[in-house]
Amino acid sequence: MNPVIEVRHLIKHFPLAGNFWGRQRAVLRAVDDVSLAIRPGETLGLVGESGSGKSTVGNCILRLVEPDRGEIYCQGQAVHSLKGNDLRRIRRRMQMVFQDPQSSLDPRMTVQTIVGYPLKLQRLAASSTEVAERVEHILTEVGLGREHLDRYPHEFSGGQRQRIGIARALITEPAFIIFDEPTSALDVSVQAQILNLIKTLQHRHGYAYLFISHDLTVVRHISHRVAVMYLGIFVESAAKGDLFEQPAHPYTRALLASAPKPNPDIRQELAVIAGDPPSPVHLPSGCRFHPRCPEAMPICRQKAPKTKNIGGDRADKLHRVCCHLY
Ligand SMILES: Nc1ncnc2c1ncn2[C@@H]1O[C@H](COP(=O)(O)OP(=O)(O)OP(=O)(O)O)[C@@H](O)[C@H]1O
Repeated sequence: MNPVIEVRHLIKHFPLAGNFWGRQRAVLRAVDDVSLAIRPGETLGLVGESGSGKSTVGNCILRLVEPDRGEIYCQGQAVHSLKGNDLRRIRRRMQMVFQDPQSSLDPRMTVQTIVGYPLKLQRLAASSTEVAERVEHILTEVGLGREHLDRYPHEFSGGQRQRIGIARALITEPAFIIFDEPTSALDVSVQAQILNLIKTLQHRHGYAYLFISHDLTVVRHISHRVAVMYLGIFVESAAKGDLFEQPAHPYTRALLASAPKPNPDIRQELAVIAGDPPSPVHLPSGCRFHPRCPEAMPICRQKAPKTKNIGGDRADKLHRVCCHLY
Protein backbone atom coordinates (compact mmCIF):
# COMPACT_ATOMS: atom_id res chain seq x y z
CA MET A 1 0.00 0.00 0.00
CA ASN A 2 1.25 3.49 -0.80
CA PRO A 3 1.88 5.76 2.18
CA VAL A 4 -0.81 8.30 3.06
CA ILE A 5 1.88 10.59 4.34
CA GLU A 6 5.52 10.68 3.41
CA VAL A 7 8.19 13.02 4.72
CA ARG A 8 11.68 13.19 3.23
CA HIS A 9 14.64 14.94 4.84
CA LEU A 10 12.62 17.45 6.84
CA ILE A 11 14.68 20.25 8.40
CA LYS A 12 13.54 23.06 10.69
CA HIS A 13 16.03 25.35 12.40
CA PHE A 14 14.83 28.30 14.48
CA PRO A 15 17.14 31.35 14.33
CA LEU A 16 17.80 32.74 17.78
CA ALA A 17 16.88 36.33 18.53
CA GLY A 18 19.53 38.77 19.75
CA ASN A 19 22.41 40.85 18.53
CA PHE A 20 25.34 38.87 17.28
CA TRP A 21 27.50 41.82 16.13
CA GLY A 22 27.97 40.53 12.63
CA ARG A 23 28.70 36.97 13.69
CA GLN A 24 26.62 34.24 12.12
CA ARG A 25 23.29 33.99 13.90
CA ALA A 26 22.98 30.95 16.19
CA VAL A 27 20.22 28.49 15.30
CA LEU A 28 18.26 25.96 17.26
CA ARG A 29 18.17 22.70 15.32
CA ALA A 30 14.67 21.56 16.24
CA VAL A 31 14.32 19.05 13.37
CA ASP A 32 17.47 17.99 11.60
CA ASP A 33 16.75 15.65 8.68
CA VAL A 34 13.74 13.50 9.52
CA SER A 35 12.07 11.08 7.09
CA LEU A 36 8.98 8.95 7.67
CA ALA A 37 6.13 7.20 5.86
CA ILE A 38 2.73 6.17 7.27
CA ARG A 39 0.34 3.84 5.44
CA PRO A 40 -3.47 3.66 5.62
CA GLY A 41 -4.63 2.18 8.92
CA GLU A 42 -1.15 2.56 10.43
CA THR A 43 -0.09 4.47 13.55
CA LEU A 44 3.45 5.75 13.89
CA GLY A 45 4.18 6.55 17.55
CA LEU A 46 6.72 9.33 18.10
CA VAL A 47 8.50 9.35 21.47
CA GLY A 48 11.34 11.37 22.91
CA GLU A 49 12.21 13.69 25.76
CA SER A 50 10.76 17.16 26.00
CA GLY A 51 12.33 19.46 23.40
CA SER A 52 13.46 16.64 21.09
CA GLY A 53 11.44 18.12 18.20
CA LYS A 54 8.30 15.91 18.12
CA SER A 55 5.73 18.72 17.91
CA THR A 56 7.83 20.61 15.38
CA VAL A 57 7.77 17.55 13.09
CA GLY A 58 3.95 17.48 13.36
CA ASN A 59 3.59 21.24 12.87
CA CYS A 60 5.87 21.19 9.81
CA ILE A 61 3.93 18.33 8.18
CA LEU A 62 0.75 20.42 8.40
CA ARG A 63 2.73 23.56 7.46
CA LEU A 64 1.58 25.27 10.66
CA VAL A 65 5.31 25.90 10.97
CA GLU A 66 7.19 26.45 7.68
CA PRO A 67 9.89 23.82 7.15
CA ASP A 68 13.30 25.08 5.99
CA ARG A 69 13.83 22.08 3.75
CA GLY A 70 12.38 18.71 2.93
CA GLU A 71 9.51 17.15 1.05
CA ILE A 72 6.06 16.30 2.41
CA TYR A 73 3.57 14.24 0.41
CA CYS A 74 -0.05 13.58 1.36
CA GLN A 75 -1.62 10.86 -0.79
CA GLY A 76 1.06 11.60 -3.37
CA GLN A 77 0.45 15.36 -3.47
CA ALA A 78 3.46 17.59 -2.73
CA VAL A 79 2.34 19.54 0.36
CA HIS A 80 5.70 21.32 0.70
CA SER A 81 5.19 23.33 -2.47
CA LEU A 82 1.51 24.26 -2.01
CA LYS A 83 0.40 27.83 -1.47
CA GLY A 84 -2.81 29.76 -0.73
CA ASN A 85 -6.02 27.96 -1.59
CA ASP A 86 -4.25 24.74 -2.58
CA LEU A 87 -2.65 24.56 0.86
CA ARG A 88 -5.99 25.30 2.52
CA ARG A 89 -7.65 22.56 0.49
CA ILE A 90 -5.12 19.87 1.39
CA ARG A 91 -5.62 20.62 5.10
CA ARG A 92 -9.00 18.89 4.95
CA ARG A 93 -7.06 15.65 4.42
CA MET A 94 -4.53 16.31 7.22
CA GLN A 95 -5.80 17.20 10.67
CA MET A 96 -4.43 17.64 14.18
CA VAL A 97 -5.81 16.83 17.63
CA PHE A 98 -4.12 18.85 20.37
CA GLN A 99 -3.10 18.02 23.92
CA ASP A 100 -5.29 20.43 25.78
CA PRO A 101 -8.90 20.39 24.60
CA GLN A 102 -9.67 23.20 27.05
CA SER A 103 -7.48 25.72 25.28
CA SER A 104 -8.00 24.45 21.72
CA LEU A 105 -11.82 24.89 21.80
CA ASP A 106 -13.24 28.40 21.63
CA PRO A 107 -15.18 28.90 24.91
CA ARG A 108 -17.71 31.25 23.22
CA MET A 109 -18.80 28.74 20.60
CA THR A 110 -21.30 25.90 20.93
CA VAL A 111 -20.30 22.37 20.02
CA GLN A 112 -22.38 22.66 16.86
CA THR A 113 -20.37 25.71 15.73
CA ILE A 114 -16.96 24.33 16.80
CA VAL A 115 -17.35 21.00 15.03
CA GLY A 116 -19.06 22.45 11.94
CA TYR A 117 -16.57 25.32 11.53
CA PRO A 118 -14.00 23.42 9.37
CA LEU A 119 -16.80 22.49 6.92
CA LYS A 120 -17.73 26.16 6.56
CA LEU A 121 -14.12 27.34 6.38
CA GLN A 122 -13.30 24.86 3.64
CA ARG A 123 -16.70 25.21 1.95
CA LEU A 124 -17.25 21.48 2.15
CA ALA A 125 -21.01 21.52 2.71
CA ALA A 126 -23.72 22.77 0.37
CA SER A 127 -26.04 24.14 3.07
CA SER A 128 -26.38 24.74 6.82
CA THR A 129 -28.69 21.73 6.93
CA GLU A 130 -25.88 19.56 5.58
CA VAL A 131 -23.45 21.01 8.14
CA ALA A 132 -25.92 20.24 10.94
CA GLU A 133 -26.43 16.68 9.72
CA ARG A 134 -22.74 15.99 9.41
CA VAL A 135 -21.98 17.46 12.83
CA GLU A 136 -24.63 15.27 14.42
CA HIS A 137 -23.30 12.20 12.63
CA ILE A 138 -19.68 12.81 13.64
CA LEU A 139 -20.63 13.50 17.26
CA THR A 140 -22.33 10.11 17.37
CA GLU A 141 -19.14 8.56 15.98
CA VAL A 142 -17.12 9.94 18.90
CA GLY A 143 -19.71 8.88 21.45
CA LEU A 144 -21.58 12.15 22.06
CA GLY A 145 -25.34 12.48 21.45
CA ARG A 146 -27.26 15.31 19.77
CA GLU A 147 -28.29 16.68 23.18
CA HIS A 148 -24.78 18.19 23.38
CA LEU A 149 -25.05 20.29 20.23
CA ASP A 150 -25.96 23.58 21.90
CA ARG A 151 -23.68 23.30 24.89
CA TYR A 152 -20.39 25.17 25.43
CA PRO A 153 -16.94 23.62 26.06
CA HIS A 154 -16.89 24.51 29.78
CA GLU A 155 -20.00 22.34 30.32
CA PHE A 156 -18.04 19.18 29.42
CA SER A 157 -15.54 16.97 31.23
CA GLY A 158 -11.94 16.74 29.96
CA GLY A 159 -12.62 13.45 28.18
CA GLN A 160 -15.77 14.80 26.51
CA ARG A 161 -13.87 17.91 25.40
CA GLN A 162 -11.25 15.72 23.79
CA ARG A 163 -14.06 13.84 21.97
CA ILE A 164 -15.21 17.21 20.62
CA GLY A 165 -11.63 17.97 19.49
CA ILE A 166 -11.54 14.61 17.69
CA ALA A 167 -14.95 15.24 16.07
CA ARG A 168 -13.70 18.61 14.81
CA ALA A 169 -10.68 16.88 13.24
CA LEU A 170 -12.78 14.13 11.63
CA ILE A 171 -15.51 16.31 10.14
CA THR A 172 -13.50 17.08 6.98
CA GLU A 173 -12.96 13.34 6.35
CA PRO A 174 -9.17 13.43 6.58
CA ALA A 175 -6.84 10.60 5.59
CA PHE A 176 -4.14 11.53 8.10
CA ILE A 177 -4.40 12.76 11.70
CA ILE A 178 -1.68 13.96 14.06
CA PHE A 179 -2.38 13.44 17.75
CA ASP A 180 -0.05 15.61 19.84
CA GLU A 181 -0.16 14.25 23.40
CA PRO A 182 -3.96 13.90 23.18
CA THR A 183 -4.40 12.14 26.52
CA SER A 184 -1.68 13.61 28.73
CA ALA A 185 -4.06 16.15 30.29
CA LEU A 186 -6.61 13.43 31.16
CA ASP A 187 -7.07 11.05 34.10
CA VAL A 188 -5.73 7.56 33.47
CA SER A 189 -9.22 5.96 33.30
CA VAL A 190 -10.47 8.53 30.80
CA GLN A 191 -7.22 8.23 28.89
CA ALA A 192 -7.94 4.54 28.15
CA GLN A 193 -11.41 5.38 26.79
CA ILE A 194 -10.04 8.04 24.46
CA LEU A 195 -7.25 5.75 23.23
CA ASN A 196 -9.78 3.02 22.50
CA LEU A 197 -11.96 5.50 20.64
CA ILE A 198 -8.96 6.61 18.54
CA LYS A 199 -8.23 2.96 17.70
CA THR A 200 -11.85 2.13 16.86
CA LEU A 201 -12.09 5.10 14.51
CA GLN A 202 -8.94 3.94 12.75
CA HIS A 203 -10.33 0.41 12.28
CA ARG A 204 -13.54 1.84 10.90
CA HIS A 205 -12.03 4.39 8.48
CA GLY A 206 -8.42 3.36 7.84
CA TYR A 207 -6.92 6.67 8.99
CA ALA A 208 -3.13 7.02 9.13
CA TYR A 209 -1.98 8.46 12.47
CA LEU A 210 1.13 10.18 13.79
CA PHE A 211 0.84 9.81 17.55
CA ILE A 212 3.16 12.04 19.61
CA SER A 213 3.64 11.16 23.26
CA HIS A 214 6.00 11.12 26.24
CA ASP A 215 4.28 8.08 27.59
CA LEU A 216 5.72 4.69 26.60
CA THR A 217 2.65 2.75 27.77
CA VAL A 218 0.39 4.85 25.60
CA VAL A 219 2.68 4.57 22.59
CA ARG A 220 2.94 0.80 23.05
CA HIS A 221 -0.85 0.52 23.23
CA ILE A 222 -1.66 2.60 20.19
CA SER A 223 1.21 2.27 17.68
CA HIS A 224 2.09 -0.16 14.91
CA ARG A 225 5.50 1.39 14.40
CA VAL A 226 7.50 3.62 16.73
CA ALA A 227 10.14 6.29 16.07
CA VAL A 228 12.42 7.52 18.86
CA MET A 229 13.52 11.13 18.56
CA TYR A 230 16.58 12.68 20.17
CA LEU A 231 17.67 16.30 19.63
CA GLY A 232 16.04 16.71 16.23
CA ILE A 233 16.72 13.32 14.65
CA PHE A 234 15.19 9.84 14.64
CA VAL A 235 17.75 7.66 16.41
CA GLU A 236 15.67 4.50 15.91
CA SER A 237 12.45 3.41 14.25
CA ALA A 238 10.90 -0.04 13.95
CA ALA A 239 7.73 -2.07 14.25
CA LYS A 240 6.41 -1.76 17.80
CA GLY A 241 7.25 -5.36 18.73
CA ASP A 242 10.83 -5.08 17.47
CA LEU A 243 11.41 -1.73 19.15
CA PHE A 244 10.12 -2.80 22.55
CA GLU A 245 11.54 -6.37 22.46
CA GLN A 246 14.85 -5.69 20.70
CA PRO A 247 15.74 -2.02 21.13
CA ALA A 248 18.97 -1.36 19.24
CA HIS A 249 19.97 2.23 20.03
CA PRO A 250 21.54 2.83 23.47
CA TYR A 251 19.13 5.76 23.93
CA THR A 252 16.06 3.58 23.28
CA ARG A 253 17.47 0.91 25.60
CA ALA A 254 18.00 3.48 28.31
CA LEU A 255 14.46 4.79 27.89
CA LEU A 256 12.97 1.32 28.17
CA ALA A 257 15.22 0.24 31.04
CA SER A 258 14.33 3.30 33.06
CA ALA A 259 10.58 2.89 32.51
CA PRO A 260 8.62 0.80 34.99
CA LYS A 261 7.17 -2.49 33.71
CA PRO A 262 4.04 -2.08 31.55
CA ASN A 263 1.13 -1.18 33.72
CA PRO A 264 -1.82 0.61 32.18
CA ASP A 265 -2.54 2.35 35.47
CA ILE A 266 0.81 4.11 35.63
CA ARG A 267 2.00 6.86 33.39
CA GLN A 268 5.47 6.10 32.09
CA GLU A 269 7.04 9.46 31.55
CA LEU A 270 10.43 9.81 29.90
CA ALA A 271 13.23 12.14 30.96
CA VAL A 272 14.68 9.71 33.47
CA ILE A 273 17.99 9.15 31.73
CA ALA A 274 21.18 10.26 33.44
CA GLY A 275 22.16 13.82 32.57
CA ASP A 276 20.20 16.49 30.76
CA PRO A 277 20.00 16.50 26.98
CA PRO A 278 22.56 18.90 25.49
CA SER A 279 21.33 22.19 24.05
CA PRO A 280 19.90 21.94 20.53
CA VAL A 281 21.79 25.18 19.84
CA HIS A 282 25.23 23.80 20.76
CA LEU A 283 25.05 20.20 19.65
CA PRO A 284 27.84 17.83 20.68
CA SER A 285 30.32 16.79 17.98
CA GLY A 286 29.85 13.39 16.34
CA CYS A 287 26.84 11.46 17.63
CA ARG A 288 24.60 13.85 19.51
CA PHE A 289 23.87 11.21 22.17
CA HIS A 290 27.53 10.42 22.94
CA PRO A 291 27.91 12.56 26.11
CA ARG A 292 25.15 10.48 27.78
CA CYS A 293 25.79 7.15 26.06
CA PRO A 294 27.03 4.25 28.22
CA GLU A 295 28.45 2.57 25.10
CA ALA A 296 30.22 5.54 23.53
CA MET A 297 33.38 4.74 21.54
CA PRO A 298 36.08 7.20 20.33
CA ILE A 299 34.47 7.45 16.87
CA CYS A 300 31.18 8.60 18.45
CA ARG A 301 32.85 11.87 19.50
CA GLN A 302 34.27 12.47 16.04
CA LYS A 303 31.75 11.40 13.43
CA ALA A 304 27.95 11.55 13.21
CA PRO A 305 26.63 8.05 12.49
CA LYS A 306 24.53 7.30 9.42
CA THR A 307 21.14 5.62 9.68
CA LYS A 308 21.20 1.91 8.78
CA ASN A 309 18.49 -0.69 8.36
CA ILE A 310 19.16 -3.68 10.62
CA GLY A 311 15.77 -5.30 9.90
CA GLY A 312 14.16 -6.78 6.78
CA ASP A 313 13.42 -5.05 3.49
CA ARG A 314 9.62 -5.09 3.77
CA ALA A 315 8.10 -1.82 4.99
CA ASP A 316 6.78 -3.46 8.17
CA LYS A 317 10.14 -5.10 8.92
CA LEU A 318 12.38 -2.06 8.53
CA HIS A 319 14.38 -1.42 11.67
CA ARG A 320 16.40 1.75 11.31
CA VAL A 321 19.05 2.81 13.76
CA CYS A 322 21.46 5.72 13.78
CA CYS A 323 24.43 4.47 15.82
CA HIS A 324 28.10 3.49 15.28
CA LEU A 325 27.48 0.13 17.00
CA TYR A 326 25.87 -1.08 13.75
N1 LIG B 1 8.61 28.77 17.45
C1 LIG B 1 9.76 28.41 18.00
N2 LIG B 1 10.79 29.28 18.10
C2 LIG B 1 11.97 28.93 18.63
N3 LIG B 1 12.23 27.68 19.13
C3 LIG B 1 11.23 26.77 19.07
C4 LIG B 1 9.96 27.08 18.52
N4 LIG B 1 9.17 25.97 18.60
C5 LIG B 1 9.92 25.01 19.18
N5 LIG B 1 11.16 25.50 19.47
C6 LIG B 1 12.26 24.75 20.08
O1 LIG B 1 12.48 23.60 19.27
C7 LIG B 1 12.85 22.49 20.08
C8 LIG B 1 11.87 21.36 19.80
O2 LIG B 1 10.59 21.74 20.34
P1 LIG B 1 9.32 20.79 20.22
O3 LIG B 1 8.19 21.49 20.88
O4 LIG B 1 9.17 20.36 18.81
O5 LIG B 1 9.79 19.54 21.10
P2 LIG B 1 8.89 18.35 21.70
O6 LIG B 1 9.72 17.13 21.59
O7 LIG B 1 7.56 18.36 21.06
O8 LIG B 1 8.79 18.79 23.22
P3 LIG B 1 7.55 18.67 24.24
O9 LIG B 1 7.38 17.20 24.45
O10 LIG B 1 8.02 19.41 25.44
O11 LIG B 1 6.38 19.32 23.55
C9 LIG B 1 12.83 22.96 21.52
O12 LIG B 1 14.15 23.27 21.91
C10 LIG B 1 11.95 24.20 21.47
O13 LIG B 1 12.32 25.12 22.48
